[in-house]
Amino acid sequence: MLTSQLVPLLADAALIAIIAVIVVLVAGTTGLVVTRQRRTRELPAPTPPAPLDTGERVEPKVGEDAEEPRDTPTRTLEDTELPTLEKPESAQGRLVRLRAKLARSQSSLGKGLLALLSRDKLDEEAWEDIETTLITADVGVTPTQELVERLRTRVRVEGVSGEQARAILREELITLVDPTLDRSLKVDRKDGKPAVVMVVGVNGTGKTTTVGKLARVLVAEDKHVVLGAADTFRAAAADQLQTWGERVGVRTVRGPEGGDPASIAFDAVKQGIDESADVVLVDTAGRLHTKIGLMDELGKVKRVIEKTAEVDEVLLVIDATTGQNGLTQARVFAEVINVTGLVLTKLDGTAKGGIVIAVQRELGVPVKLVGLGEGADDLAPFEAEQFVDALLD
Ligand SMILES: Nc1nc2c(ncn2[C@@H]2O[C@H](COP(=O)(O)OP(=O)(O)OP(=O)(O)O)[C@@H](O)[C@H]2O)c(=O)[nH]1
Repeated sequence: MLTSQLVPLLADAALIAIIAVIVVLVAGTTGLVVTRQRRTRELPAPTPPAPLDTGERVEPKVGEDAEEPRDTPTRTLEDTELPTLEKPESAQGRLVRLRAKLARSQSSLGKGLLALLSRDKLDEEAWEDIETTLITADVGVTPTQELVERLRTRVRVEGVSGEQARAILREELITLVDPTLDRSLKVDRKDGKPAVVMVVGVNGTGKTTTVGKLARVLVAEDKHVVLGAADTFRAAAADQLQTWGERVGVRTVRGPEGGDPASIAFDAVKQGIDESADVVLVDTAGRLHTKIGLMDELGKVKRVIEKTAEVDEVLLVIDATTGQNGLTQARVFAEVINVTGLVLTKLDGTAKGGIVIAVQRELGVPVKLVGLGEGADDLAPFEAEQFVDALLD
């Protein structure tokens, strides 16, 4: 009886004990987990190791760690720009285009003369008007008087109709511009050395631009050109020249700002010799403070070049828009250095094309090149007949 009452009691006690053990175990485990979780949260965040200065490339971040995307697309092989050299315009193409440009700028001179000559009655007043038109176009007093005299004689002897007037005027203008002058540029190698061309003139006339444009003319003729930036007076001149050169793959020899122009000219010619170039073009500074200063500088540059090679051309650049003032300045240059050719720039900016006649007469040197705009290929060889035809177009 006792046994039968005791057994269920014992069974209950055992069950309670088992439950108690389970509760303690579960509570213990939970506590452990919570503690561990708490500990884990309390651990300081791992700091990324500082990049070692080993010279190795730091890897870019990826995934959610990636940085903000860049606005600009990543450069690919396709859009990587390689320096492409420009192909300068050929002599033929340039002459046709520039003749039209010249005709546009000078049409008032040609048309004015033709209108006057085609008058029914060529009286004294008409001849005076012709004279005024020529002088206004900077032809110069003496050449104007000569031209008017010849025209008067021919009109009297031959009589004139509209077409004849044009033919007579054309012939007389060509005679005045003088097609017999040698206008070729000496730009060929000689005695195993490059030709050397010095470009001189007052600042602002367009020397640096002319050197750059001339380099293009020569490159279009397959010549190997080296440029010498001996204009160390104007800080930006060397950069300007180098940019011109780079566009057509031509090397520019330059020195420190304010450096000695003669030593740069010397280095440029030496470089030209080393590279077996056809021609070295030397840009110079055009300071016209005093005649003595100018003579000293240009004379020194020329003398120093001549230690290694002959100077084949000295081109004097004249701004056509400066008229008589430009002529006076040109005279000073011609007195200090032996000028072999003239470059008339900015003819596009003036209707006074007569300056071609005046400047040749004045200096006894042929115009060899004309500048007809700021465009890279706006420089053309000068030809008497083409010039006159453009005037009368
Ligand atoms: N319209 C026109 N502008 C020209 C021509 N030639 C040169 N120029 C402009 O004239 C300005 C002066 O040219 P530069 O070549 O810097 O003159 P620079 O003689 O070298 O001047 P410095 O270096 O100061 O001695 C520039 O703005 C040229 O673009 C031309 O034929 N027509």
